[in-house]
Amino acid sequence: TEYHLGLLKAKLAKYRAQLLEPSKSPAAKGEGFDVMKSGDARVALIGFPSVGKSTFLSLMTSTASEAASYEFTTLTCIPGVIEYKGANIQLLDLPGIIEGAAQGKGRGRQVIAVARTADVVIMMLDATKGEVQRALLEKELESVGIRLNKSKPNIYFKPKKGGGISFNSTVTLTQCSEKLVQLILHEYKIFNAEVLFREDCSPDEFIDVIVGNRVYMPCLYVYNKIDQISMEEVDRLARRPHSVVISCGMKLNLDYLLEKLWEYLALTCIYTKKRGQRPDFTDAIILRKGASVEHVCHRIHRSLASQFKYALVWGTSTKYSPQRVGLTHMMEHEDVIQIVKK
Ligand SMILES: Nc1nc2c(ncn2[C@@H]2O[C@H](COP(=O)(O)OP(=O)(O)OP(=O)(O)O)[C@@H](O)[C@H]2O)c(=O)[nH]1
Ligand SMILES: [K+]
Ligand SMILES: [Mg+2]
Repeated sequence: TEYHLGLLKAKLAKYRAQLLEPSKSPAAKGEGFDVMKSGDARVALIGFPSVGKSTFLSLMTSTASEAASYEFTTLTCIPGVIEYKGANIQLLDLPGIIEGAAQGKGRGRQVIAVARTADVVIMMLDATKGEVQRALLEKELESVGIRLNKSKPNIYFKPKKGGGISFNSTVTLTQCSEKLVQLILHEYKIFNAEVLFREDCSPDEFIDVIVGNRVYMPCLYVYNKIDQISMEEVDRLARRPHSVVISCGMKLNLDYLLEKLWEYLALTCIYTKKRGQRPDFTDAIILRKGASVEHVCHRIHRSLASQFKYALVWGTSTKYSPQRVGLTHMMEHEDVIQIVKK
């Protein structure tokens, strides 16, 4: 049955991909409300109608988004900016989505297309409505390849021209076996490949690796309207993983939500320093994770990278402090950099 189940999962994933295919046709281009990316990071507000998404945007940013007691008040994507710790975080208010969104119900497809482009998703939930909404929305996002609060499975996978399937693992596998991996690969008409499990992954995770095109995204579950429920209930929700409880109506716990959001964004702050001077800790350069010295140069000045000779870096990204580095050196949070021009 284990093999049977794995195989069915592979089949299901394949058919689902085919089902969603038409959305990628040229006719459907322009989906996703076309809001310009701006600022240092992007956060999308996803949730059922009338959970308080627009109320939240109007509260946290200088943008006003119409809020009302009837469902589907918001019909398009409305961007605002949260200024926090020197960063500009773009917050996107979106229409409410319902079950079946991924199949194009309501504006679900466009909303989900925007969610894919975000750095963090805030899934806003009505604290008075129980847990059904959360599970339904998770399913919708899952079905279009968005993986919430999960990291990319640590599996090396490389299709080959010949030589059959070579299978190896560096850890004990409890959910997949060589035979199952082979069956799944055959289902995808892959007969030659190198597979190395570096983690005890499930068949679903393995399928994600074969299919590719998955988005691994941090998600905060935000329970709004806690002014309407009991303290016991608030306490229970607040203890759920990745969850924050708030009330937009009574402005409760919004500071804590910002702190959490900042943590989930995991942005990299870099401080610059001029020769012979102390670093400027008041004005950080804010970058996404995985930024290099070159990214820092571009942020300071358009032409700086072309005049770049070397840089001195102090911080956790280097072995010595300071260390002389080139353009490709990867920066880490709170590094200090001094750039030397030609
Ligand atoms: N009691 C209470 N009501 C709230 C709270 N936040 C928002 N509301 C109310 O909930 C209703 C819906 O708010 P909206 O901000 O329009 O919700 P939305 O999620 O943007 O809704 P759609 O755009 O229709 O998807 C409004 O009547 C708000 O006043 C809250 O914290 N507590
Ligand atoms: K509403
Ligand atoms: Mg709204």
